[in-house]
Amino acid sequence: MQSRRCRGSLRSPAASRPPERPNRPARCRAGRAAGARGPRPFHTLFAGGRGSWRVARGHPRGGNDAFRPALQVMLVGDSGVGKTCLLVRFKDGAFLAGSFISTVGIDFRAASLVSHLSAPLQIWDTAGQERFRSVTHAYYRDAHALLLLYDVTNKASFDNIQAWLTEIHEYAQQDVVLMLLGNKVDSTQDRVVKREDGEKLAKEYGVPFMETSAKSGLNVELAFTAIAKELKHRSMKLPNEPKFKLHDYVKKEVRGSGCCRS
Ligand SMILES: Nc1nc2c(ncn2[C@@H]2O[C@H](COP(=O)(O)OP(=O)(O)OP(=O)(O)O)[C@@H](O)[C@H]2O)c(=O)[nH]1
Ligand SMILES: [Mg+2]
Repeated sequence: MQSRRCRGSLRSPAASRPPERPNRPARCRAGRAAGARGPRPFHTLFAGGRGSWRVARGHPRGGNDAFRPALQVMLVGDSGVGKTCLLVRFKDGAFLAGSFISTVGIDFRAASLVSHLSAPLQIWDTAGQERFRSVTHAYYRDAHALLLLYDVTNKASFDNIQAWLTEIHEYAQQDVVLMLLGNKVDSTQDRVVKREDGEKLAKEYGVPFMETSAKSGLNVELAFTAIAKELKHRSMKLPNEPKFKLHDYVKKEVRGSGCCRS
């Protein structure tokens, strides 16, 4: 954190990327180069089978459970949609109002333990500005989950979601967990993107969706918890446990909170 508003830092991917995960699956791009054409259907992002990874149990040298590779989550979306604020809200429980300081490059913000998860979450806050896109691309492949944000008060950020999804198809792993978030719902006066529009788009692409507010904290914890639960269930692969369904969980929890009916 470099300033009051947690400014990001431009780092070389090689220098700042965490160590490679063991048994990291083949990159999506490699798979696509082998014959796939055009965007793949988004439901395959949740297949969880092909190339799925596992959280190592115990220390690789046979020790106890102290060592667990981190689960990497990336925040992506246009500049100004509230990625940094969402992360600060999740991590510190605060909304730092003030002048907007755009993230530069990519910033590693938190190695946070989600209570439901026995592995740490590493959260990468990316710059939404176009000029940093190549930096972001270098990190996609290591992400286990992506939170894709738009701003409900900014139509262009919503219209750009399709372009973000195309980019995710191109650079992220095939089974990456993805969730769409419509942020800034506290700004009811300025809202230009209806909740139904967000729901429709998410349904079209088969991704879970919720509206959030980094300012009020609405659904922020839920978004990260849902992602963490999905990653945990994938990694544990417990045959006797019922399969975790991220879509259903999100729907149930959002409905339960009674938060998002406008
Ligand atoms: N009302 C309201 N404002 C928000 C919310 N989240 C962020 N903002 C404001 O939106 C502006 C941009 O927020 P950031 O979190 O810095 O945006 P970002 O997506 O990280 O932007 P880049 O780093 O450029 O990619 C700031 O002025 C925030 O105060 C929210 O939930 N509600
Ligand atoms: Mg930012």
